[in-house]
Order: sequence, then C-alpha cells, then structure tokens
Amino acid sequence: MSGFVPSTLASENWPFSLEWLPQPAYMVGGAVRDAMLGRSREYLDLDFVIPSDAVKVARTIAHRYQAGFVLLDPVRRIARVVFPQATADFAQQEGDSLETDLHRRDFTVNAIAYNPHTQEIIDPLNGYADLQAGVLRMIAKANLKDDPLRLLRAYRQAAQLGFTIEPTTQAAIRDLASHLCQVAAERVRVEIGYLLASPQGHTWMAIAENDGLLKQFFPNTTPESFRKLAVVDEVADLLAKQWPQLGVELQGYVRETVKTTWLSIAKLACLVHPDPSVAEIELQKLTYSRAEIRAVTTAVKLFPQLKTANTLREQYFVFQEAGMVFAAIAVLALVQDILVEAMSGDNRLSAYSPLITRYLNPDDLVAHPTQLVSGKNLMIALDLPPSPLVGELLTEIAIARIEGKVTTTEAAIAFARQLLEG
Ligand SMILES: Nc1ccn([C@@H]2O[C@H](COP(=O)(O)OP(=O)(O)OP(=O)(O)O)[C@@H](O)[C@H]2O)c(=O)n1
Ligand SMILES: [Mg+2]
Repeated sequence: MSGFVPSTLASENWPFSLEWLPQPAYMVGGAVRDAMLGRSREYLDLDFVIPSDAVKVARTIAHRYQAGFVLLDPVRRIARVVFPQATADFAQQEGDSLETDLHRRDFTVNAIAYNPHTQEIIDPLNGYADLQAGVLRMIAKANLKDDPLRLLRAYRQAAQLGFTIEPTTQAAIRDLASHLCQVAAERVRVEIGYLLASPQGHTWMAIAENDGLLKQFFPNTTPESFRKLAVVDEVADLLAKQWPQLGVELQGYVRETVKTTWLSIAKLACLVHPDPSVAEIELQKLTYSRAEIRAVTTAVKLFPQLKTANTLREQYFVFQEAGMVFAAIAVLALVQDILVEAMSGDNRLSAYSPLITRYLNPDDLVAHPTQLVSGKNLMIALDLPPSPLVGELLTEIAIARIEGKVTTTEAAIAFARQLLEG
C-alpha cells in the first residue's frame, strides 16, 4: 500500500452510485493514474475490475441508469456502460487475485488499483513511485509480447503524460518491435491518432520510428518526414494567429463520425508516400476511413500547387479540388517552404495571404463560385443534350466570370455559345 488517495477518485464523481458495485471491486487504469497525477480528463472513462459477475454488474447498472450497454469481450468478460458524460468498463478480474490481474497489465503506472469501498490504494508494482518520477516502466517483457499494442501505447502515453520510457523497457520494445504487426490495424490506428493529436506527439513519433515501430505502417518516411511533422503544430499556430478562423477549422473534425482533425490530416500527409495512390494503400491498410484517405491524398496532391497557382484559373481549380482540405493544404505548403526550401515564415505567410483571404471570404467567387446560369438552363438556351460538355461550359463560364469577362446570365449564355461555335 502506498500513495495518497486523491479526492477526485471518490465515487461522488462517478456517473453511478457506489452501492451498485459488489464488494470487493476495484478501479484501475487511466482514471486512477490521472487522478493521482492531478490530471483532469476531458471525458470520464472509468475502468473497474470485479472478481466475479462483471458483465452482470455492468448490465444491472446500465439498466438502472438507462445507459448504453456493450459487451466488449464475451470471452474475457468485459462490458461497457455508456453514460451521456462518461463510460465505465467492467472487466472480470484476470487470475484469482487482484495482484495477479495487476501483474498482467502493461505499465506500472497503469497497474494501480483503488478500492472505492475502503478508499484504499493497492499498488503492488510501485506504480506510484514511477508516476512521481514520470516514467513508463513495463511490468514484464512477456506482457508486452502478449499484447504488442502495448509497444505503441508506451509512446502514446509518454506523449500524453509528458513521461519518459524507462531504458530497459525501451530496449525490450525495440527488441519486440516486429510483433506490432500482429495487432489489428484498427487498434494501431487509434494509437497513432492519439499521437498525432498530442502536442508532443511528433517527438514520440520520431522516437517510435527510431525504435522500429512505424516502418511497417509508413514504409516511405525519411528523416525529413519527421522534421516536417515536428513543425506542423508551430506552422498551424502561425496561421491561426493571423487568421483565427483557419485555426478553428484546423481543430475541426473531418466528419462528426470520424474524429480526426484537419490538423491530423496535415500530419498524416507528412508520413505517407508522396504519390497519392501509394498513400491511399498505406492508409487503407491502417483502416482509415474513405473520408480521411481522401483528405490526406488531396492534401498530398495539392499542397505543391498552392505556390504555383498564380492565375485566377489555376486558383479556381485548386479551390475546387481542395474544398474543406484547404486549411491542411495551407499548413503543408508553409511547412514545405519553411523547412525544406528554408524560406522565411513571414515571407511565406504573406505570399499565401491572397489565397487564404479568398478562402476565408464566402463571397469570393474564385474560392466559392456561384452559378450565373444553371446546367439545365444552359442546355435549354443552347439546345444541348446532357453531356460532360455542359459541365465544361459551366466551368468556363465560372472562370470567365471571375476574370470579369461576363457578369450577367445573358452574357454567360452568349459566352458559352461563342465557345461552342469557336
Ligand atoms: N493493451 C492494453 C490496454 C489496456 N491495458 C490496461 O487497461 C487499462 C485501461 O486501458 P485503457 O482505457 O485502454 O487505457 P488507459 O491507460 O486507461 O489510458 P487512457 O484511457 O487515458 O487512454 C490500462 O491502464 C492498463 O492497465 C493493458 O494492460 N494493455
Ligand atoms: Mg482508460
């Protein structure tokens, strides 16, 4: 027994009442660790270990609180109860004592238990000492091998907690690195997602790469990829300072259902192959969604064009193709200029300023064109059958409009007729 008992662990902060837990029951994992660190969690995610009937306990609580119930693992008997503001996982104790269960976990700091009935901390692996030292220490090398996702979790948690990885543990990870490919790609993707979202993530991504964990997922990275990754956050801050709206967009999600930010898309774009079709395959293997893959491949393809899009016509096509990916593309273009071409940040910021201003102005017709004439009306006016030609004419009208050549519907139709006849 060691360590103090932080008040944030108390059951008053839970989404359900303590009386629904059998005796004994233990809280474990991230919630205990973070409470002892005095670290607040955005979203409460509680883990409980229960010696028997864990799934039944979960089901009862879900029923009593009309919360969601998910049987996560019928074999190991783990169930999740989803409350509006929190989730709680209930796992059957592994082995015949709590100590055995704790010994099967990944790192000492994640193997501290709290008994809410007695308000005792149970810390047989001295996790509290490692917490104070800010160190991730494996419980046993065999545990890392049992679930190789733990290899990557070390880097993710080091990034999130501002910890270091204890040297023997890091050596064991290096040694086991090739085992990571046994893990379901989806789980790997989640860890990479956390790393990309964390401000110190790039440092730990580079270390993970050095230790042989990332080559199998991003086989085409070079040292330059990681140097670029390291400045993405800085460049995004630079952009956000000048254009707050762009900063807000970068923190937004690609889709509500896909909780990847546009900023993470820019980071992924630093890691994939520069050829979009190869990048697509890399991301598919990691089970990224179609929306995420499209965003990354669009970013990879378009960021070099930002510098060369001088004419209104070129700009029009860049904006058309970029759509919502524009903010990530602007970050990447700047990263490339500053880091690879060694240009000055302020210079580049003003170089891209006209394009960014257009993008942020909803009335700008280059970035956000509106139609002078619809496809249907154009077909009627020119007696055209439906065909790709109609789309091409509409594009030419849009460009003629931003170049100031046409301003009315009639002029637009006349312009299209001229193109047809010419
Ligand atoms: N591959 C894994 C995943 C989890 N755990 C154990 O299960 C606990 C809860 O797991 P999880 O919620 O995934 O991670 P946390 O450590 O709680 O981190 P966070 O919730 O902050 O991401 C961990 O602390 C650890 O004890 C483990 O040993 N090996
Ligand atoms: Mg957790």
